[in-house]
Amino acid sequence: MSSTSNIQVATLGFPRIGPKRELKAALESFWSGKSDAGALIATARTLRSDSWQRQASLGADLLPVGDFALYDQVLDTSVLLGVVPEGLDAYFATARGSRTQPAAEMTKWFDTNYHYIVPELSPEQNFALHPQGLLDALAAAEEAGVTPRPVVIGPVTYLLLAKSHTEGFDPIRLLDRLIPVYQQLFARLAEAGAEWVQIDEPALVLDLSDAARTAYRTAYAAFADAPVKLMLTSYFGALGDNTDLALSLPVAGLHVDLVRAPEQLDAVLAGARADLLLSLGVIDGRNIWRADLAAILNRIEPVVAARGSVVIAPSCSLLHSPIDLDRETEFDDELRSWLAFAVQKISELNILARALREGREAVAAELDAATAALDTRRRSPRIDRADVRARASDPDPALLRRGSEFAERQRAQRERLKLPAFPTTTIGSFPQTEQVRKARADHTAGRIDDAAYEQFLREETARTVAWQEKVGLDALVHGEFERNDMVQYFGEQLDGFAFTRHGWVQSYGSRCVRPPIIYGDVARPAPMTVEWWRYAQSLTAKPMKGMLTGPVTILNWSFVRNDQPRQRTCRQIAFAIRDEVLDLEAAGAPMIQIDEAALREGLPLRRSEWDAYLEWAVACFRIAASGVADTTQIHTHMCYSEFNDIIAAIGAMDADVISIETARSKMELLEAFRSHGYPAEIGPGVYDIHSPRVPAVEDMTELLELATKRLSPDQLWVNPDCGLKTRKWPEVEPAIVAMVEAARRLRETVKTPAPSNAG
Ligand SMILES: CN1c2c(nc(N)[nH]c2=O)NC[C@@H]1CNc1ccc(C(=O)N[C@@H](CCC(=O)N[C@@H](CCC(=O)N[C@@H](CCC(=O)O)C(=O)O)C(=O)O)C(=O)O)cc1
Ligand SMILES: N[C@@H](CCS)C(=O)O
Ligand SMILES: [Zn+2]
Repeated sequence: MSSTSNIQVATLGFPRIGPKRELKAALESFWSGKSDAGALIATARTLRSDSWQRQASLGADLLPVGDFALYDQVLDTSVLLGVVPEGLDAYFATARGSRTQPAAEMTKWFDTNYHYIVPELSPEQNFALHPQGLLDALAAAEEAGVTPRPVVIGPVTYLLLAKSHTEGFDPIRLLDRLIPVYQQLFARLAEAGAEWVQIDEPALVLDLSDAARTAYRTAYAAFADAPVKLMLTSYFGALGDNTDLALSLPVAGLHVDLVRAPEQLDAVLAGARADLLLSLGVIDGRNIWRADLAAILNRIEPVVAARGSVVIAPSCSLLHSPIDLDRETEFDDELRSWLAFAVQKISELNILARALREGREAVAAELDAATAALDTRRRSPRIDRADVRARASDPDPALLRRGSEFAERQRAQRERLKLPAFPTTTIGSFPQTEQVRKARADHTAGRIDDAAYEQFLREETARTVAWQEKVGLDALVHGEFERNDMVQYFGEQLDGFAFTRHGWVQSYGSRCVRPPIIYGDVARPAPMTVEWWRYAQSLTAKPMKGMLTGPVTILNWSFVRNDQPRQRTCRQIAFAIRDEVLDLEAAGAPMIQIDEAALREGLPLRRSEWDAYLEWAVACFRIAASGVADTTQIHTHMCYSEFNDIIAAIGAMDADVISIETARSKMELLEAFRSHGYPAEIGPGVYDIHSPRVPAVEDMTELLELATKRLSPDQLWVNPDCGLKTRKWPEVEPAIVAMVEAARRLRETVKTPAPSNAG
């Protein structure tokens, strides 16, 4: 390449949880009072500095500073801008709630499985810069000897992600008050030695209103004289119709996601000012496949030749990747050769950078190895299952339909189940206590044998079933004690999946998941949940729900193969779940819940792509659910259910009962069900399980009364927002007792029109 070219590697952000989830341990220890703030901060600083050193040693030139949040980077931005007071108490009270304060709303970060704390802004909101945290981080990075590039969330994305409880007030109107705070911030960062600032504006890949577009122009015009260079950073998709807007902004650099949207490179090149530094997001920050380095070079060598300097980077922050493939000692060599986690992705960027700086010959062996791995993956017999492909390729439309319409099924189910009005239930999991996790870890490590582990799980299940009966719940669950996670558990039992031992990815706060890796055609070699259901039902005469994770959720919360369309993989999973549903029914399950917690999250960021997604996602759910008789009640569950816009698709899933998250948003969501004339039964969550706060009976009756104003009382179920796995028994017990009491009071005060509902 040209000797005048300047190639730099940036990472945009790195996982902060730590290679051994050290941050999780430190946070949970602090929250439980076992250690103090000093210990937490010390652990966080060590992790942050180790992470910089590691990224630098792998070849990253520009190190992110400010991405290392203790809980969430959006919450950090709220502190930076004076929306949330400084200090750990206020920080964690906002994130998690406290005795005196409910937790702030939490929702999905774009279409990822990461959750951010939603800034809540009133029309009177004032902002004030509190840069100390960021300046301290910058000083620490300089001390660590790396080249820091502070990362901040840009003002427009911040305001677009915020919400206001004042009806009709759009937080974007606060922009004028926010601009000076960012200007002060840039000045402080420049004073502290920063040359570049990475300003994350992922909202640039969304459909933007005119107000948002104007906001971009106004804000970035005001930043034109900033004493730092701004790397305007878009990710998670194409700039699309915002390309001209983004290119018109007076910034020094622009980062584009060329993994999700490789096609946008041409338009960006065509419109980019000669002096705009392009940052090319060429390595997938959100999936774990080893990259096709030669193909990437084919694409970007001409860019370097034409423009001289570029930054190369992952498509988005590496926050969404597991940290280090080398820790997965149980993978076979072939599978390992197909993969790259965060650490390996930085090495890939380094190989690309060396090829661009010194020519491909300098890294010939590395490029050959990448190509060879790709070839073995393409040709591997282990990814191909002809029987699976044949079954899932073109399903008979009859497989997608229940035998009767909802009204008829409802009659049949009411007759069979004889539930009271406002039936009470829970979403599935009960606390995954330390003992439960320890028993599983002991079993995995061989410290206890299969029989001892199984006996332990049976006792937990039996105790939980008895407790549910005692407190008067109507539809029971077995508690999910045998499951490490609602997706991983199924991934471990399905063919075509691999799972990691250490591949943790932060989901929210200290909570992590280990997404399974779907590398091949998916099949179910044997029933997965039937024996646990059978055992749990044997303990009670009340209906026991079969409990499954749905195909779309398994897909969205896994690392999905990138060699075929997602919907094809999803359909294969749907057939596997269908077989499980039918086996549960054959075993006698009167209710089967198929969780589709991630259906909404998988919605494409652009509306123009919604219909296509919803069509195949709903079809996959229906493949999974539709094989059963009218008398078998199909439940589904969705948390973080921002689905006002997709309510028709929710209806089209044709579930008999849906439980949804509504507690934090005060039943707002039910308006969509009401106005759409949603016919089936609904359990709007009355207890926010993401907060340790125990709700009072009155909190829940208030929510239920709001619900009865929007829905017909005979449609309503009473349940928490989501599963109880993250809670502790001392929180769950009073909360569920209060919830059952709230339902009892409702039965006294509200008449249900359906006589068949009385049992
Ligand atoms: C409902 N949600 C889920 C999402 N995504 C999923 N894939 N799953 C979900 O449930 N997305 C949206 C929300 C996010 N919510 C949550 C809620 C709770 C968690 C959570 O609790 N995560 C746990 C890890 C769960 C797990 O896999 N546990 C395993 C492993 C336990 C473990 O840590 N083992 C240690 C060894 C321990 C020892 O030796 O003592 C180890 O492997 O190192 C299990 O139970 O077996 C968490 O701890 O963060 C996540 C998302
Ligand atoms: N059945 C699962 C759903 C979580 S979204 C649970 O209860 O944990
Ligand atoms: Zn849930």
